[in-house]
Formats: sequence, structure tokens, C-alpha cells
Amino acid sequence: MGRKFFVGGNWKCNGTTDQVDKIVKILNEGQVPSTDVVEVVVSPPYVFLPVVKSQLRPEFQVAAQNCWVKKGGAFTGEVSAEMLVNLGVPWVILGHSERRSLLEESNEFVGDKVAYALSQGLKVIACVGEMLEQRESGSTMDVVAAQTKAIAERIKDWTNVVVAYEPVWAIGTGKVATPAQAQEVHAGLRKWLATNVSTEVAESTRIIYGGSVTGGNCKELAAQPDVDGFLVGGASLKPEFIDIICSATVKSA
Ligand SMILES: O=C(CO)COP(=O)(O)O
Repeated sequence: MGRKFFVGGNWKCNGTTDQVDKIVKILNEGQVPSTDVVEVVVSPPYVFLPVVKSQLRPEFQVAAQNCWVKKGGAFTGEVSAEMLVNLGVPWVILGHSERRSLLEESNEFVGDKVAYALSQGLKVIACVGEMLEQRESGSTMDVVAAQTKAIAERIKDWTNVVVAYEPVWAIGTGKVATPAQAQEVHAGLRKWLATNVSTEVAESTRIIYGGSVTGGNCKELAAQPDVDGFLVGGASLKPEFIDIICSATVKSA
């Protein structure tokens, strides 16, 4: 199939310079599979991006957690895609549920951001996911399809996109989706891509899972056929992130 396992670490709004040093040390000393087996991308807050990028082992990459929706200019407090490119930051996370809900980023706005970031040469981790009420009312697939559609309508090339399925009820709650629940939505998203974009894009696009992933639950999730990796929050700040990276070997075993 050729979808390389992808593990992202989303540090969110966490860290001091001392803590960043410690996390980078853990990452740099960890025994992990080769880059043929797993792609690792860590996402510190903007202010730590340059230092993390310069100190991190060369086979690990960095991502920003957001960027502005269009070309930079008079947009106080924002960071543009051009700036990330200028700093040599290859990846950006867009549409995280914390931004969709707390900052009211709409599907369309996220779609615009994805299109602009790609147009500038960034690679994008695009997040989708339903809230608990939506799952309970049976609309999970409709919600993630609408979020994906707003992206699909605005881009042509999916080569530099990783889709992160992050059910909101599983984020930071310790309530992880079961492997079967994750597999069901990942397979549904892949089917949506096959029907609405192309079978090639469906087969080649990595769909990763996020929401209370830990060193303890990662292997069972990684074993699901449509789970191509993880976007990890809390556990990406801890030594167990190395175990999560190592779960990539479940696929090649
Ligand atoms: O939001 C997430 C990653 O983007 C997941 O966060 P947790 O792993 O802390 O649940």
C-alpha cells in the first residue's frame, strides 16, 4: 500500500525552555525504527520552533500548530505560511478541534487555510472529528465528511496532506476510541476520498488517529488496517512518545 506510518506530537500550548530541552533530549536519545518505517513530526508552540528544529535529531521534522489563512500583512498576532517556509518549517497542523471549537474556525476557513498553506509549499496535517453529541446522534460520518469536503473542494493535490481523525470526546479525556471505532471512521473517510476525490488519493493518503493515544493503547490501534499513525497530545510530552513511535513496527511485522 505504501502509506508510511506517521507519528505527530502536538505539544499544544505547553512548555518552558527547560521542559523543551528535556523533551528534545528524550526524542534525540530514543531508539526508534528507521525513516523507512516511520515519519515523525513534532509540533511545539511557535516560539520554540526554531530552537527545537535546530536541536532535534535530523530525521525528525517539526510542524507549526496553525498558520494564517492567507498572505501575511496587517494581521496582528498571526504567523503566516510564508514565515514558516522561510524558517524551514515543513509541516503545519490545521483545523485542530481546539481551534474549531474555542476559536470558532469553520470548515470553510480551515479549508481555505489548508489550500493556502499547500500553495506555499507546506505539508499539512488536517484535523477532523466529531463531538460527543454528534457521535451519540449517529452523525459522526456526516460531520467528518463535511469537514473533509471543505478541504477537498479547495485543493487538487493531496500528496502533502495527512488527515488526522481526532474525535473531540477522546481528546485529553483519557477516553480513547476503541480500535474498532477508530477503524470504522478511518475506513469511512477512505471510502469518502475514493468516492469524492479518487481511488489513488484514498489509497495513498495517510489517515492518522488522535485522542488519548498512549504507550499502552497504541499497538492495538496501529494494528487496524486503516490507521496509518497517530497525532499525540499529552503523551507526546513524555518518554512514552518513543513507544508510540515504535508502534509503527506493528505494520511491518
Ligand atoms: O488533540 C490531540 C492531538 O492533536 C490529542 O490530544 P491527547 O493525546 O492529549 O488526547
